Amino acid sequence: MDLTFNSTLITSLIGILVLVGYGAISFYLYIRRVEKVFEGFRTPPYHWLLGSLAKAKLRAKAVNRERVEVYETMSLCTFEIILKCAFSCDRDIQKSGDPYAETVERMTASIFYRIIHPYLLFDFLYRISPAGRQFKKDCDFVHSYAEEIINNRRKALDDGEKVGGKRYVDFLDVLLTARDEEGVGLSRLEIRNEVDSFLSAGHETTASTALWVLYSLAKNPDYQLKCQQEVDQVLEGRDSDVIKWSDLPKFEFLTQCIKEAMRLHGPIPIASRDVEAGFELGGRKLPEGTVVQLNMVALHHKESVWGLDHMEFKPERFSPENVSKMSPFQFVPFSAGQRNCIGQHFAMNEEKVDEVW
Ligand code: HEM
Repeated sequence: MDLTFNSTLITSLIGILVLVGYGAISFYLYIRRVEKVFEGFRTPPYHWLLGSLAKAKLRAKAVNRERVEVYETMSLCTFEIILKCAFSCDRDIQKSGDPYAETVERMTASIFYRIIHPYLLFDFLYRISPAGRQFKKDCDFVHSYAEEIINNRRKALDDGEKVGGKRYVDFLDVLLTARDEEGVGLSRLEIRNEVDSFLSAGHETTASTALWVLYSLAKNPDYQLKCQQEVDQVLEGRDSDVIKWSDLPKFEFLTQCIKEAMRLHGPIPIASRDVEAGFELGGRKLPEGTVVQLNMVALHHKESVWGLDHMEFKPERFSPENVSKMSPFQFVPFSAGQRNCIGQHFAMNEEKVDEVW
């Protein structure tokens, strides 16, 4: 009797050990596989040092029909644009480089790194891990970068520079001079948080979109030609090929291409919302405190919404005629509702230009 009991116990223990071992090895192999995917992200090379020749380099690569990684080039470009437009900050980033864009890229990768290493979800372990310490260092750098921009402007205003005097009134002016009904302005931290959001939300997204538009047009030379013809038509008869602000709405087909590239490769795949007051959705109860993830990338690829050719690049989907038949929530790369993207019109215009004068 005892012997049977012991052998059953031993067999069960061995079974459990085998299962746990199998689970641990599978989990380890899975993590290694996922890590491989993110390998390139974790230590992005310091390519920004090469920024000065970005355009010339892209052209040279195109002539030689070589493959080229466009992201770093676009990221420096869009970062320079947001600094100039939102903060009137003139920095020749494409020429001399800047560590900010790269730090944000590393921080984004670090978030995914943490997600795929479940033990790092414990704050204590994350804080003492090399990844957590690097993240903290990067956060401090990003904050100090924003503070420097704010301090420089404050100083300029204290020294007598008038808001909207020589410069246009920009986003930072609005933040620094905003007052509520009681005359109270935003705190230092509130201003820094807004500057942080604009700096990070306003350049990676636009860089990523621009590179997918370039990719999509490169894969579809007929559409590329059509875009070129549209630009040529707008510039016809002019001495200069500088695109003016008033030209931008004329690029209708280019806008359709940008939207189609965003449908297929939107830079923000999901958005999250906390349910503050419970409600019912499609027969399901969503209690207060639920976190709802809006899967925009799935919606934009859904066959039942976009048809059998849903994975093909077809800018005509966004022709005025087709758009008039679409649901307002069918295409939401900038999210929707009260907290949708504040920079969406700026972004759509930015996608059509590569310099700001
Ligand atoms: C193609 C480019 C862009 C895309 C696809 C994009 C997408 C988005 C999305 C999906 C959200 C909502 C996130 C959520 O619902 O949780 C958002 C929020 C936001 N975006 Fe953009 N964005 C782009 C460009 C920009 C630019 C250029 C700026 C700044 C000039 C900007 C500033 C912001 C800010 C400040 C928020 C937060 C708004 C809030 O919470 O009320 N974005 N963006």
